[in-house]
Amino acid sequence: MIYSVTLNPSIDYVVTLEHLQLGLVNRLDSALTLPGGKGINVSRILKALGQGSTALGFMGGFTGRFIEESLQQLGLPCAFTKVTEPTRINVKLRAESETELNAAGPTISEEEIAAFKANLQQRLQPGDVVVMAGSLPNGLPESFYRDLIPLIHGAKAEFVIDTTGQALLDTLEEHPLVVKPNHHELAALFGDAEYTDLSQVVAAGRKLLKLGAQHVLVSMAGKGALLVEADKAYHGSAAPGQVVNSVGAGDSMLAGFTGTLAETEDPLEAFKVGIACGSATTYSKDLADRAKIDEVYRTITMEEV
Ligand SMILES: Nc1ncnc2c1ncn2[C@@H]1O[C@H](COP(=O)(O)OP(=O)(O)O)[C@@H](O)[C@H]1O
Ligand SMILES: O=P(O)(O)OC[C@H]1O[C@](O)(COP(=O)(O)O)[C@@H](O)[C@@H]1O
Repeated sequence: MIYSVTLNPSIDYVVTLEHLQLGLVNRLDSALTLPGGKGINVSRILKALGQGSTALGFMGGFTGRFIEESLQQLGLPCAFTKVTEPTRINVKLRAESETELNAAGPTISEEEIAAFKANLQQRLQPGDVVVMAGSLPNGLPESFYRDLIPLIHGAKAEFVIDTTGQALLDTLEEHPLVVKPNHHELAALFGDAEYTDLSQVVAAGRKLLKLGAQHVLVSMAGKGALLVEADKAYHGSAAPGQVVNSVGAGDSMLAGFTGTLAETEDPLEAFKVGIACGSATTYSKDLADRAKIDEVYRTITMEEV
């Protein structure tokens, strides 16, 4: 079983307008209200791929109820830990450029943290994969993901992590199955300026392998993605399409890669499906559906770099 962990889920309020004028009243062309948060997005894409998963994390208030109802309608199993404060709303502005306003989220109490850990512990079985993704809400220490690893390994399960900075570095010696920074996050991780060349991205990706990651994917938005292995590296991308909404593209890629790797143990095939999911979401209003993923999959090109 794959478990997605979204400690700080969100309603994603995706609004579209032609020109954003700061300091004035703006009228929207369209508005979409979606269940969001990185782990939840991973579970939704796994579902589209026909793979089961259960979504875990913290959920509270009217916003949390909306997310849970939406996931129920999608037939997505979830077992969230209830919290007193409401789950956040993140605003995704699509105008001349994409702007994201991500809220800090609720404050989680000690009791709620204990309830979450107990829930995870009693579910995990050997061979399970726990995908931990996204920011931490208030009340959780920076080390929270790192602190969950003994619990996961104690159950003979593995973990995948999508977070940034020191919180990511701190987990590497515990051998995450997959890490997927984007190229900006990767450069920041090592205190480097933006990478201008693929060889720099590959070199930084190899550092993550050396530090302990089992599989390293680096996403580069419209420039595709890299799969970095100890002695080889591959660049892959989908045929260009109309970019509709790139929110969740990274989560989609992580879901496609992790789900396919768990099923086939073939990193190259997993990479191809990951790219298909990422780009298919970018070419869709909401996260991609199976038809779009299959269509984009057929356009993928990969080369060794
Ligand atoms: N504009 C785009 N056109 C085509 N594919 C895209 C585009 N943006 C993202 N993707 C695909 O989705 C993947 C993840 O997107 P990216 O924006 O890099 O992740 P993140 O959201 O984590 O920053 C990319 O590696 C790429 O394969
Ligand atoms: O937990 P964070 O880092 O604030 O991110 C949460 C946001 O990221 C998303 O999961 C989208 O992530 P990606 O675009 O990186 O795939 C949104 O659904 C959500 O609003």
